[in-house]
Amino acid sequence: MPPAHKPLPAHRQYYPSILADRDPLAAALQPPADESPQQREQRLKAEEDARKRSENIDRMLRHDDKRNRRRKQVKVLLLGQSESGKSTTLKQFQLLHTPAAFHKERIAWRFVIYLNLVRSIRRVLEAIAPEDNALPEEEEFGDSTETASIIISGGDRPSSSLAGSQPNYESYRRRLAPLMDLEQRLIVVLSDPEEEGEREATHLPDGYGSFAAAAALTSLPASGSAPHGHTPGRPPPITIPSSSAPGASSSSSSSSQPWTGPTSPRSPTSPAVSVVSSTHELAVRTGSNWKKHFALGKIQSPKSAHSGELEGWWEDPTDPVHVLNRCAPVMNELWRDPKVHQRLAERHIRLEESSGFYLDEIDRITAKMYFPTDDDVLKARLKTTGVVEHRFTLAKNSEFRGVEWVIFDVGGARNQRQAWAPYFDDVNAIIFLAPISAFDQQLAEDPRVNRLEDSFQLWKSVIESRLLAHVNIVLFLNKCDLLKKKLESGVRLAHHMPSYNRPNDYETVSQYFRNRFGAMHQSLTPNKSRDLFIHLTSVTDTRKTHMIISNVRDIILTANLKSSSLM
Ligand SMILES: Nc1nc2c(ncn2[C@@H]2O[C@H](COP(=O)(O)OP(=O)(O)OP(=O)(O)O)[C@@H](O)[C@H]2O)c(=O)[nH]1
Ligand SMILES: [Mg+2]
Repeated sequence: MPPAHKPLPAHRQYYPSILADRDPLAAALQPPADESPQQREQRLKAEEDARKRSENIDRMLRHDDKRNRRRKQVKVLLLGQSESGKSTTLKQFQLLHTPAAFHKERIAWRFVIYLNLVRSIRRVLEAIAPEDNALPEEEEFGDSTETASIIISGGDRPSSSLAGSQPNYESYRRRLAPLMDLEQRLIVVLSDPEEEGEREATHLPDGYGSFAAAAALTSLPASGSAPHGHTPGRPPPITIPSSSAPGASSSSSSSSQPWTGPTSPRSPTSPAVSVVSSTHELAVRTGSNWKKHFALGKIQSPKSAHSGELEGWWEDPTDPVHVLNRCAPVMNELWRDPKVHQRLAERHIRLEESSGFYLDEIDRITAKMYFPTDDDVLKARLKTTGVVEHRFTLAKNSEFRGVEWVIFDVGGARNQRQAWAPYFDDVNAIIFLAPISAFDQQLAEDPRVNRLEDSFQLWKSVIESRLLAHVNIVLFLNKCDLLKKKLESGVRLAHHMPSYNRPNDYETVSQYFRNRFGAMHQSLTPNKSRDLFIHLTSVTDTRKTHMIISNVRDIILTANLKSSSLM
């Protein structure tokens, strides 16, 4: 009979009897029945050490596993100034890799497209408004947004010379007034009622409703506030940072602010700066579920059994399509009026280059059963604020099957750029977009700065960065379609870039830009072995863009995955 105080056999403390009975390994590992207290203590210590070693190994395995998973993920950052085409490039990636999701979302863009159209109409009205007809702010149609889309390449507004050939502004204004109410309604519709703090997914903050802002756009700041050499009334000249002198600063101090830090506050006393602000543009907030909300919540019409998409909105008498549809004849009349075009030409305003340009397709867009096409969605303009993330996994038939591709689309406006830096740490590649058609345009955030100049400065910051020295870089010289049209219409690059003394045709100019951006990289990068991939792009052109992004994607994946021998 065993003594009453005999402790439970040690192995019972570690192996459930059922396991010890059935599992030969467990049975073999049982301590001897006659184990002494000293032996037991040693054994327990050995077991404790083994447990710690095992936990360490587990931790290392988990870490390796994480690292492996990380390696199979490629992160790409889209960078570039506002309106350079980043979100459009992201949409092209979505269209190429997740077409079903892209198509499902098309309907959600309908209101954005309507809003883009209404704003284009408003810009035409603003452009044809006689100077002495300018109304007080509250009676007007709002500020002129998307300033960067309006090209003002010289001079003041024409005045008496147009007498007799003026378009009938008052008549157009009166007949198109319902559109201006609609604009407000669309903004409300696109706002997100679920997010109380910031109610608007799209917004026209300070200055909205100010026609004076539009007037201010055509009158640049007084010479005292302009960079040297800048003639008021004309976009500032472009200065390319010298590729032979790394670190040389630009002649335009206003565009050389650091890109990794917060935007320097601008002087509140500068009227041109405070009035002409990027915040006047239609924007979408990161994380806003406006698409979902719009698609599911705003339309009460029945779902089409056939397509599964929402249809039948035209049966709702409050749907914006009705106002648009009724105003379509007047919109067409306005856009086809030769006097209007004369006026736009005299003011050097090329609306056809504007973001979200739909004026040539008024009938189609305002049709009651209008359903946005892929191209419509690609053209739709919604400014990005914050950072938008999109993921897709490469298909089974791809050489890189299973690899997750993560793209970050950032806001490119100056007050958005401080959000870029946190993404530099573990990004594998950057696609940098520089809209080279913008050589005669001003930055919306600061009309003293030429847009191409701003792109050069941003580009310089990216390629010089030591933090990004080992990141693959792809450069899209974008908006080539617009560059071609602009040069063909007689706009001269030399007029805006005095150092340019070559022919003004598209081939020569685009090649020149390619060389300049390339030379800057070659001389300024801290990583001389880095290959730079440059593409002349028009990212709204789906066929060509898909070819380019497939190619770019494979280059980036090869560089990042094959080298890590995980594929
Ligand atoms: N014609 C033409 N339009 C373009 C091209 N690329 C972009 N766009 C248009 O330009 C506008 C601005 O493009 P976005 O992609 O929204 O610009 P972004 O860089 O995302 O701008 P932010 O969000 O403000 O940083 C959109 O209406 C696009 O459809 C192009 O190559 N050609
Ligand atoms: Mg964007």
